[in-house]
Amino acid sequence: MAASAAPCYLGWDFSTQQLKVIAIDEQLRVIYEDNIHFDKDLPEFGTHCGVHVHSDKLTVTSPVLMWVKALDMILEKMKSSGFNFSHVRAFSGAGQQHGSVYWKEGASQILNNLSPDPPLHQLLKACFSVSDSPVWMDSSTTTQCVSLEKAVGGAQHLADITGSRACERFTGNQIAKIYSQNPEVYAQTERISVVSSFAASLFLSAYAPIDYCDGSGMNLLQICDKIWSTACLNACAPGLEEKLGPVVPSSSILGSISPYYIQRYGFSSDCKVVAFTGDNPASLAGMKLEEGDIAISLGTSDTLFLWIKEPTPALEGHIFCNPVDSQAYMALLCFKNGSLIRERIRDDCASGSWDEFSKALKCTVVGNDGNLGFYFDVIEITPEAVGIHRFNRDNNKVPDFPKEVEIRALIEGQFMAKRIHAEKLGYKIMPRTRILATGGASYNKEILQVLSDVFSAPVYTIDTANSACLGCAYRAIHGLVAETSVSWVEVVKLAPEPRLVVTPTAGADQIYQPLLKRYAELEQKVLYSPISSHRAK
Ligand SMILES: Nc1ncnc2c1ncn2[C@@H]1O[C@H](COP(=O)(O)OP(=O)(O)O)[C@@H](O)[C@H]1O
Ligand SMILES: O=C(CO)[C@@H](O)[C@H](O)COP(=O)(O)O
Repeated sequence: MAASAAPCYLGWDFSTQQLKVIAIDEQLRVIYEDNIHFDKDLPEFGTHCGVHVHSDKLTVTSPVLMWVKALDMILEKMKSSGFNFSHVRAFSGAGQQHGSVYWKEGASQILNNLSPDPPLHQLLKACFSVSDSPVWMDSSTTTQCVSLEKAVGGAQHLADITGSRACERFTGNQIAKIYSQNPEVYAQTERISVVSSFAASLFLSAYAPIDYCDGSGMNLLQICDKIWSTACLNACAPGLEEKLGPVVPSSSILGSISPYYIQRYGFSSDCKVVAFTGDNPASLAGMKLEEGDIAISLGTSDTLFLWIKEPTPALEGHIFCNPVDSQAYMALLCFKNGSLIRERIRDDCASGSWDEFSKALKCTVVGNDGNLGFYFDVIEITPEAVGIHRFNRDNNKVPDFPKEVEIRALIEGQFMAKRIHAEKLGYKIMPRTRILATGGASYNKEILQVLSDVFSAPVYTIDTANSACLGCAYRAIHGLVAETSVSWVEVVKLAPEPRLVVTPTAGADQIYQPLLKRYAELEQKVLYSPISSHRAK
C-alpha cells in the first residue's frame, strides 16, 4: 500500500503466529497493513504456528530472536514499500499475553548503544539469558501454581489479589519455574519483560515498564491498587521486583523512539512510544467495545472478553485492568484449542480448505441432530480437560462422526463452551447484546453464523480482523492526549462503527437451549475423566 503524507499512527501486534502492523491517519482510516508470518517468513527458527512444543508436551516456547528478526523484516518491508516513517507521530503495540523475555546482565548497555548499520537481531544476539521464551501455550508450571496459591492463602485469595487463581501460563509461575530449575540463569537476568514490554523496549532501546493491563496476566499484580504484590513476588523468586521494574498506566508515553530507528528508517525524533499492552486488551480498544457487548477473538487462542466496572474475580476466568479507562476492568476467558484445532479438523475433514469447511457448516442443520463434541488436542484452559470426546443424540460416546457432522460438532461445541462459561461467571445475553468478533477466523461468515445461533445474538465485526493492531494505533493517539481532558470516547469517535454480519437463524434458540444444558452436563463427564484432570480444584 502507498505511503501517506499526513501524520499517522502505528499499532503493532507481536502475536503467537505473526508480527503485524497497521498505520492509521488522523481520521482513523487504515492506510497500511502488513505482517510477518513466523513459520513462513522465518523458517530458520523451525517453529510450528510460531512455537516449539517440547517433548514433555507441556513446555511451549518461542525463540526470542525470532521476534527481533521479525521486527527487522517488517521494518525493511515497510521501507521497501515506500512507507514514510517520518510521518509517524506516535505508536503503541501489543503482545501475546503472559509470555516472558529474560534480558541478560549487560543487555541494557548494548540496547542503549545500538549502531544503526547492523540489523537488530545481530546486535541483540547476546542479550538474552533464556533464548526460548515461555509463551501462553505453556502448561508446565503446575507445581509452581500449587505453591503460589498455598503461599498466599488459597486460590480464591490469589484471585482476589491478582484477578486470577494461579494459572500455568501466567508469567509469575513461569519465572518461578526458571528460578527453581536454573537459579544461575535467573541470577544472570537483569530484567524480565512480558512480550509487550519487550517489544516496547526494542523501540526505546531501553527497558520499557509493564503496563497495568498486561501486568494483570502475571499472578503478581494487585489489580485494584495497581502495584506489585510483595507476597506473590516473594512466593515466585527472590529479588523479583527489581527485575520486573515499575508498572505504568496503559496510556503512558514511555519516551521517544530510539536514534537507531531515526537513523535507519527515518522516523522523526519526536515520534512517541506509548506503553505496549496485551493483545486481548488491545483488541478491546480496537473494537470500541461498549458495556454490555461481548467480544470474541478467534485467533490462535479463542478468547471471550467484556468491559466491566467492578472486578469480581472467580476461580475461573481472569480480571485484567482496563486498557483505556483506569477506573474500569475487563473480564476474560481463554480457550487454548482455538484456530489450531479448527485447522486440524479442516485438514482431516475438508481437504485443508476453508471453503469446504464452510460448506459443511452450511449443509448441516442447526443443532447437528443432537451430536455433540469436545475437541481438545492440547490440555484446555476453559475447562481443564483434554482429548476428543464425541456423543450422539442419546448421550452415548461414539468413536467418530461423518466429516460434515464432525465440523459442525467442533464449531458448535467451541461456541457452546464459550456461552456456558460466560454465563457461569454471571454474564447474561440480553436482547441488546452485541457479539463483536475478531481474529483470523472472524473472516469466516459460516463460523460467525454458528456463533450467532449459539449465542442467540447478532454478530458484528470491524473492517480488519487485526483489532489488536488497530486498538494500539488508537491507543497511541490516546496516549498523546491522555494527560489532557480528552477522553477515550472522544479519541475514537471517528472510528467506524462495528458492522452487522449475521443475525440468529429463526428457531435456533429453541434448539440450542436444551443442547446447552446437555453440553454442560457432558462437560462434567469429560472434565472428571481420569485423563483430563491435572490440578485439584
Ligand atoms: N477463512 C478462515 N476461516 C477460519 N479460520 C481462518 C480463516 N482464515 C484464517 N483463519 C485462522 O486465523 C488464524 C490466525 O488468526 P490471528 O488472529 O491472525 O492469530 P494470531 O493473532 O494469534 O497470530 C489462523 O491460524 C487460521 O486458522
Ligand atoms: O493467553 C491468552 C490470554 O489469556 C492468549 O489469548 C494470548 O494472549 C495469545 O493470543 P493470540 O496470539 O491467540 O491472539
